[in-house]
Amino acid sequence: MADQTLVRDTIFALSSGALPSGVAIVRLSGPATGAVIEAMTGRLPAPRNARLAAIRDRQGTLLDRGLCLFFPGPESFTGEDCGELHLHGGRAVVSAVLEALASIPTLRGAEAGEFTKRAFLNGKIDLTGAEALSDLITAETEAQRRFALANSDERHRRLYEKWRRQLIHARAMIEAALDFADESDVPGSVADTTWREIAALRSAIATHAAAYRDAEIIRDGLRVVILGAPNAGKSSLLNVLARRDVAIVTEEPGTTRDVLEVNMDIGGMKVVLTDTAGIREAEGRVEAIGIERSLQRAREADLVILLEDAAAPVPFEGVSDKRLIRVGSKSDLVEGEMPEGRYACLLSTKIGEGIDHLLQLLRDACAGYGARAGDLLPFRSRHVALLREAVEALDAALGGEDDALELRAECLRLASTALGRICGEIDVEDLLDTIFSTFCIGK
Ligand SMILES: Nc1nc2c(ncn2[C@@H]2O[C@H](COP(=O)(O)OP(=O)(O)OP(=O)(O)O)[C@@H](O)[C@H]2O)c(=O)[nH]1
Ligand SMILES: [K+]
Ligand SMILES: [Mg+2]
Repeated sequence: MADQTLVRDTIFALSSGALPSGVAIVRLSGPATGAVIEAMTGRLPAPRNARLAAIRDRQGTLLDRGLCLFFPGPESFTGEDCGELHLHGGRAVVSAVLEALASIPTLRGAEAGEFTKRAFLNGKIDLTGAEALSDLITAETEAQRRFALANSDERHRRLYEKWRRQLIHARAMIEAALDFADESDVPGSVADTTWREIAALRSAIATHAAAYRDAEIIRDGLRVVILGAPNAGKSSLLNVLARRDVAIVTEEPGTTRDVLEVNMDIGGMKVVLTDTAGIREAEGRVEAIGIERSLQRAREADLVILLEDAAAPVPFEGVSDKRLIRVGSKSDLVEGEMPEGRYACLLSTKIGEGIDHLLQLLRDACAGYGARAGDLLPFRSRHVALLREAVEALDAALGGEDDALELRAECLRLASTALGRICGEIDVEDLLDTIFSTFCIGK
């Protein structure tokens, strides 16, 4: 989506993190960039070369000494002339420089995501690439980082473009069949082959869309819920795994009333671990609500740790049709023979036994998802919505009557439009504000 003809304001923002910091980077983009750097530092550095310079405001007052860089468009991140000032990361230094920039009439502070938005509008990156950059900035785990980096490589655009080319070809074949419909010597087999190819494409798109759940787990975390009877030791386990006292532990059954979440990094995967209220016949209204919430969380979980006091088991079945790890707690209190066969893992938070084993089981559960971080998956609900739109249009095309070929060809066109919108190749003007406003300022 090239849109280079628009003359835009020159924007600036602090693009590095919280102050004070060792170095702070102020970034500029737009036609006035070169003139501004020249005015503030004396002369323009050679393209893409750092130059140490005194940085001054318009009155000539010295604001800081730092590095300046100039990236002439179109070979820059945004496609426009870009510049950077590397300052000492003090609050007063940065605010003096930002004020000096703001006082220049053609300059204004950038909006959230505006640099990336310009990169998109200038055809430097596609929309999924822009979204992947935003993910890369928020990535906290190794799997999130690898996934975001792989997604910033335009691989989605290549796949969807291939599918669109197939659809365009298929439409041409169908429309040709339409033109020759009167001639009895044109075999129907060309159309048959084409529809078979469309059906195969439809199932490839549907399979790809269905893999979104894996992408969600990589980006938002694997949801693991600890479930069990009151006093099984759920909150104690959460505290040990989180390595801090997040949840209240007492000897009183029914201590935990509400669900409580902690984010963890297990083997490079984000895991959202949830402690819940012990499941029993509730003694009051608050507890009943807590128990209902706990069961709801367990139903939504990717994995349930079903915890049972191994020394005094209260049989509890939990939730059916869930991935379960059956864990026995309070192994330090078990007298006589250990009930090994009953549990995938036996542990004691009191003496620290079995915790490593449980962590290993959790790492195993995560490993499959972590491995998928290299796979090409749709990674936003926006992508899935458009993929589903494409599948629906293809279903309509495939299910159409033989004498409604024109309508069926139109459905093929709708499917390829939906695919084109994912990477922003087709009219996405209405989406841009929503997408880029979630970015941070300076990106
Ligand atoms: N001996 C021993 N006691 C434990 C162990 N884990 C927990 N406890 C004790 O068991 C009691 C209940 O622990 P909690 O962690 O509050 O249990 P819970 O499952 O969260 O309980 P509710 O929130 O009431 O459902 C507390 O007195 C803990 O100190 C353990 O491994 N060994
Ligand atoms: K308790
Ligand atoms: Mg508890």
